[in-house]
Amino acid sequence: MTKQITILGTGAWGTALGKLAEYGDNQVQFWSRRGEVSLEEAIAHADVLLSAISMKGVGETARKVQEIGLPPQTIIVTATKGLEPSTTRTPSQIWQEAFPNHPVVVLSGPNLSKEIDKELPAATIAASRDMKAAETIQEAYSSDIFRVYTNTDPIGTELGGTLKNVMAIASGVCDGLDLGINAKSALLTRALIEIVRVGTSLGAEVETFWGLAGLGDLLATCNSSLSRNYRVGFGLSQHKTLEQVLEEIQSTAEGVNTTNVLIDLAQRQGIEVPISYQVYRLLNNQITPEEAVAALMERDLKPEVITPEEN
Ligand SMILES: NC(=O)C1=CN([C@@H]2O[C@H](COP(=O)(O)OP(=O)(O)OC[C@H]3O[C@@H](n4cnc5c(N)ncnc54)[C@H](O)[C@@H]3O)[C@@H](O)[C@H]2O)C=CC1
Ligand SMILES: O=C(CO)COP(=O)(O)O
Repeated sequence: MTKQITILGTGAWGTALGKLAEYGDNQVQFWSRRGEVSLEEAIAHADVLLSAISMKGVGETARKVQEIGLPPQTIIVTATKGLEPSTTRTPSQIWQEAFPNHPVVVLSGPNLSKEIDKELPAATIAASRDMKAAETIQEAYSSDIFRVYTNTDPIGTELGGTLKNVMAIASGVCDGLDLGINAKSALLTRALIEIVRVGTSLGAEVETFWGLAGLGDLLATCNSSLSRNYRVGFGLSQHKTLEQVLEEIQSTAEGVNTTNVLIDLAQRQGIEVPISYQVYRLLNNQITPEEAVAALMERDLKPEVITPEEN
């Protein structure tokens, strides 16, 4: 059945998600903070409210929508990959707290917007504690170029997409320094284990990270120069400053903010995050890319631990 999908944010991802929604035969209404349509008008008849704004705008936008109010049947979908600095909340937690009586669905997976724009095939996850809502989004968004799977772990799905951005920065450094496939394979494997360790300690289910929203998104972002986070790492490896790299990208690279929030959270909760910590030191000008690699190689020797219980 045709849905009216209102998309908040007309950046790279909001625009691509609008195209995908139209491809799936839905009616699409865009809203952006500098656009001509008011937020009231945009959400008045929304069956689905899909937020594709960058992390820094999520709290403020959720508050604005809350002041206006949502039609009772509206399903909220969040496609943002980040953590709120002041509270460390994920976007779905922000939306769910603002709208406790509405289902919230997380849409996340290996979905580089530039490939979606070219109508190349891709798959993703629609995750919610409300399976009916997740299935509604699955049906609304599925098409012959976009395959949507459901799961019941919104936090894990969201953290997979959020934490891999930190690893994509590390991966860009690895490729930029020409460290080779052995190093890259080791990095991605240990990155996934680190994501699992953080994710499970924040309430995610371990299995989610073996799927599209975890391993899938990690592989996409860590192997593509289309990823802005990867480009941040690559640029730093060439000894550009963070400011120079962000200026070149001219778009959101959530991994920078996520790294800072993650390190604060990991230090407070005593979670071991060796790769993210080196990314943090690099982003904050405390070490060079070469020193970051050396620091990881020189860590204490230990048995290989895979499952979160063993960590
Ligand atoms: N581009 C991609 O390939 C993908 C992006 N994402 C995620 O989607 C989110 C958005 O990414 P992009 O569209 O690529 O970034 P972008 O930089 O192209 O667009 C960001 C959008 O957020 C809006 N925004 C920023 N601050 C705001 C505020 N205070 N209030 C209202 N709106 C505000 C901007 O106006 C713009 O529409 C990020 O969290 C990103 O990680 C997720 C999957 C794929
Ligand atoms: O999340 C993404 C792909 O799934 C997009 O990655 P970047 O934000 O690094 O461009």
